[in-house]
Amino acid sequence: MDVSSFTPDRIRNFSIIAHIDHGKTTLSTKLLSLTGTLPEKIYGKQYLDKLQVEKERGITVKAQTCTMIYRNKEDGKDYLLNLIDTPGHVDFNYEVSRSLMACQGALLVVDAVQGVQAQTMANFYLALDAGLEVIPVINKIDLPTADVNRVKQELKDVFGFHPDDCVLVSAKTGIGIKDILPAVIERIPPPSSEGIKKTFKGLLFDSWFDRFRGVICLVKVVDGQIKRGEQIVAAGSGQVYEVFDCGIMHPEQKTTGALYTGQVGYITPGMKTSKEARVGDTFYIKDHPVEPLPGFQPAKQMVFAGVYPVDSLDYNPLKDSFEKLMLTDSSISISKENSVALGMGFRCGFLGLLHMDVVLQRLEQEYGQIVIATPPTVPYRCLLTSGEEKIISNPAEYPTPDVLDRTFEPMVKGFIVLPTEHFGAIVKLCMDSRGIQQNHETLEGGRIRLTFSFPLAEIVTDFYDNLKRVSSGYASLDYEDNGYAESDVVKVRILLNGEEVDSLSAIVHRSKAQNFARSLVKRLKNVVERQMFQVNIQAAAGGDILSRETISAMRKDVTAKCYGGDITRRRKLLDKQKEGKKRMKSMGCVELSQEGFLKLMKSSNDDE
Ligand SMILES: Nc1nc2c(ncn2[C@@H]2O[C@H](COP(=O)(O)OP(=O)(O)OP(=O)(O)O)[C@@H](O)[C@H]2O)c(=O)[nH]1
Repeated sequence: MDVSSFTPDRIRNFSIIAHIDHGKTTLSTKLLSLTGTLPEKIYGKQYLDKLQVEKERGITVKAQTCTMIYRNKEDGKDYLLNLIDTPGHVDFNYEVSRSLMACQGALLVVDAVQGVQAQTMANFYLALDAGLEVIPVINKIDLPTADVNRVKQELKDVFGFHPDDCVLVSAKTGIGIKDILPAVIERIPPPSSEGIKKTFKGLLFDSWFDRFRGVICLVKVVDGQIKRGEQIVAAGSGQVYEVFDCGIMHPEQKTTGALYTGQVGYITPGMKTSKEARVGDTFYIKDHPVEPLPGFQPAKQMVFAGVYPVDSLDYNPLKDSFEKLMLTDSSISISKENSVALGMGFRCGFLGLLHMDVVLQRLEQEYGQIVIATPPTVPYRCLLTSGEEKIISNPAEYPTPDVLDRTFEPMVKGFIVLPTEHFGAIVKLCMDSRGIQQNHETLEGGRIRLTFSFPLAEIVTDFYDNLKRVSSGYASLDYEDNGYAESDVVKVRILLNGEEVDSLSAIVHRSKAQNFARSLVKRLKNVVERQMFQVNIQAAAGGDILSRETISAMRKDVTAKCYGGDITRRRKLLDKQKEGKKRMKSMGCVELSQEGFLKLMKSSNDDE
């Protein structure tokens, strides 16, 4: 395929952004089928959601790019339209912002029933910051409860859109779909043509690993052109690569042998691992260096957890699986970790809880690895009495009180959009989650937007689920990083007969430590098996015992075989048994079996 005739004036690069479930993927799929990019038989299977988890959960995790060729009725010319689907959940904001860097415009999809939600706002501002032209699209107008006028008014009040600028569609039934691409061509500016004559400069904005072709990089050609066989340099590392192939995603890789200014496409540079493909990096032709483009913010891990194989013999297979998975998801971090109860495993960093869930599910579905994950924790900044500072993302490594001066925890600014009737319940939930209210705005249609400052640790546990529960699903949440704040947290340690179970330790705010300890100890009592000796389960913070439970010893009837009579023999046996118990007790340690641990983790999920 030859794409050389598509000069910047006949290219449009745009993204679709929306709150979760407002219909981005359905809309993208519809546009691909309208332009004949998708074979009819694939249509309807949500082609763009490629990962199995995405299909199952109906969420988009990894942004997908696809090129369409569209004949514009207005001027009878063919246009190259690059559509970039983006994920909607707050954990994947990072994917959204990097997709936007390759675009000049965005379709802001808003559900005609739900109206503007927290992520609608967050994504709109991301697009605005990236200098994009935004076209509002009201979707799901086929639903009987759709209220198009109210949503138009909201879009006007919140973002200043003129009601006539809204495109009204049903991505499901296809109503209004044909109006979208003409609006894209007319309203979204073409990429700059200034660099046509310059030497090649490309922005690397996404990459993935292909089993057969190695790393595939998605690039936006900012200046000049790139051809198969040329030698390019990655500005970040200075490493030289050969372009083995290049082309467009239509919808799979379709080779074109060259890419020109303004175009978005793939190149296969023969990189060995996707670590070499640093998102935000600039490519240039060997011996023709250019000023690198401003890079992206690297993905930031907000949630950490220990991940262990259920069978400790599976450590190496799990390691291999992680390595493979990280070829397609470079936003995970892993390091080796050892636990007395669980054996060898990994401490992993994730973008958020949903990301953690998705990774664990992918490990199971794509690699057959069943794992145990410890409760998630956030990274704490600990200032030691020696003046040294440490970031702690594993409770087992939390400094002891004698060397710890102060602890700071990560904070977020949370935005919640909610219907008025749930105001009381939601404010209470926020306060219970140590939130401090900062702002309160009234929106169109009897809704409110609250701004709260929260400790991230509260948000990453069950806040999101609770928010959905108390608002019957009507409230939405978005949050952004808000630095660190000093916090009165303590490490709660779990002791089984005095021995610490490292993987059960947690860092908890002092005000919540008692309840946390009580609930965990109670649950532990249900999963620790009875032993031949008494088991004491304790939760301690510093030197204080916050909670304790006892499991009494199993009493084996050693005298069962002594029928009647000889009382002294009976006594002797019982004494011997007592002796044995004492010995076992002094040997002390009760190991919590992996099975028990699994049960415990499950009971914590059931509690929520
Ligand atoms: N009735 C109706 N349902 C729609 C329409 N568009 C999408 N849906 C449904 O809304 C749900 C969410 O649609 P998706 O396209 O997966 O939403 P999304 O915004 O891509 O979701 P994420 O990728 O997870 O952010 C699905 O059940 C769709 O079938 C529409 O126009 N009308």
